[in-house]
Amino acid sequence: MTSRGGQRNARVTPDSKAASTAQAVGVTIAKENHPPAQLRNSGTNLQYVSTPKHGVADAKALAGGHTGKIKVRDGIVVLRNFLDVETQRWLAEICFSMGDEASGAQTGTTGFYQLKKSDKGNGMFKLNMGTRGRMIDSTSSFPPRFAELCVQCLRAAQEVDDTMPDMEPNTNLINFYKPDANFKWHKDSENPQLVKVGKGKPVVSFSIGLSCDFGYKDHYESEEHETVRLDSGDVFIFGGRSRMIVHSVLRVIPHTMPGYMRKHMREGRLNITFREVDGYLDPTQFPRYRVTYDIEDTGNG
Ligand SMILES: O=C(O)CCC(=O)C(=O)O
Ligand SMILES: [Fe+2]
Repeated sequence: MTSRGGQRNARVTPDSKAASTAQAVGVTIAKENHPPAQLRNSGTNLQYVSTPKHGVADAKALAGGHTGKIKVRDGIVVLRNFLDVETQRWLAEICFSMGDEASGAQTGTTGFYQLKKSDKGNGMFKLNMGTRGRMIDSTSSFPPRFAELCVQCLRAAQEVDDTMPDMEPNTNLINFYKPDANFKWHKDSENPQLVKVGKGKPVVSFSIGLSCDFGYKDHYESEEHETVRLDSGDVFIFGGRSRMIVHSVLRVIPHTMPGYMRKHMREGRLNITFREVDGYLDPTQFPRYRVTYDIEDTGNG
């Protein structure tokens, strides 16, 4: 398959062009009239709803002056403010340039959007997962710096968590959430067998734009969960014994766009995840390839 990364790289456009592309697919670019951005949380921003055995110590470890590489427990690391401003802007630019394509048989491409059922040839599009747009493609379809950033984050995570397994990303899944959107409880279950023996290759997940509350727990049936606030520039990594956590984006929090991103992305939250999916991935399957989920409630899965 032709590397779309190359073509797409060439198509990275300034905001004005992005705006006109967005209009062409029937979406609105956020107006620049938001309240002042909420500054990054300082100090403890892992909020433990429950106090699991590892919770208290980790919450303390977060208190002011921490390096920003936080081991939450074996197999879960949060890298606070790890992606610098230029990197966040660049990632957003590429993702929106790629994501402005509509997914589906009608267009033969993938992106955050799909044609509305009611479309009568007017090109009316909506986010393909309701309040969230999802785009999946092979890592090699993106500029090589995507994979390099992923590996850099993984190495940083391994510095603080020696149980974190290695991985080489081959699949990028990008979510674009509207403000207030959520993503229901689910597991990313590409290879449960490997997870059982503690070899779960990590998922590396970047947050850009609006903040969110990310929840996780070990079992669907648990009534308690932990909540991690993820802000723009944070990276959340889960692998090894934590690879099969049940997790959810509980809520994307409106009005938390950092000032430096306002003119660089549409109002919402961009989440870029990297995975190594085991086995041979037939590139000709793209864009039809889908990561499989165990979804408890398929409402917004
Ligand atoms: O948006 C996020 O932080 C998580 C996304 C997610 O869980 C997924 O795509 O499987
Ligand atoms: Fe997930």
